[in-house]
Amino acid sequence: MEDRKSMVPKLPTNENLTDLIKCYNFAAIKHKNQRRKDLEATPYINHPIGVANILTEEGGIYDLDVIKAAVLHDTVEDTDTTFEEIEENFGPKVRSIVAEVTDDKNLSKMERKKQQIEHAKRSSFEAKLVKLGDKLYNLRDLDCQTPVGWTEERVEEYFIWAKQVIDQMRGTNLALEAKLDELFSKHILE
Ligand SMILES: Nc1nc2c(ncn2[C@@H]2O[C@H](COP(=O)(O)OP(=O)(O)O)[C@@H](OP(=O)(O)OP(=O)(O)O)[C@H]2O)c(=O)[nH]1
Repeated sequence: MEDRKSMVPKLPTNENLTDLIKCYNFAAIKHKNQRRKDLEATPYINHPIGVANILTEEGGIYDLDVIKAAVLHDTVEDTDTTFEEIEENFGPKVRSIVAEVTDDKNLSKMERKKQQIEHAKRSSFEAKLVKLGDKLYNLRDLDCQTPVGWTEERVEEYFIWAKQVIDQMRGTNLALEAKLDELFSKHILE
């Protein structure tokens, strides 16, 4: 598949800048009581903002719907946000990307992990970009620090599983995939 990194940047109009800030504000309010699992208990919002930053800075992705979906990608999975709310505020395209990257929390953890691998291949191009950014962010976190309560074995299993997800999406964004591969070769012994 062709690398579609060279998407043409759109000029920031007042309207789309306002929309983007609204999106960051929405996610910040929704995640306001959540923390990451690191020792410093970093505010959770650092994660979705960091994922959006990876997409623009490292992936060369300027599709506003993809960036908004990245900012919102954990709101339905991890807060009281509904898909209807996402659509009302940010439109059907953003809703559908967020839906594609949202795990079904009614399933067991093992089933959810299995589904991510299965869903990855048939996801839209836009959802794959969000997934690449999400995994790159989480793996970088794991590369720097073991989350509170995790064993080394759990970290290793996460790397192996994340590679299985990413392997379903090869050819989506070569720059992000190369960075993921560096982490995989550091942590997964052949
Ligand atoms: N590496 C890391 N992850 C943290 C940290 N704090 C929270 N997380 C979140 O933990 C999830 C990964 O942990 P798991 O044990 O696989 O999943 P679980 O939350 O279902 O138990 C990721 O959620 P997710 O967004 O659903 O991602 P994914 O499981 O789909 O990759 C990640 O965003 C942290 O400090 N470091």
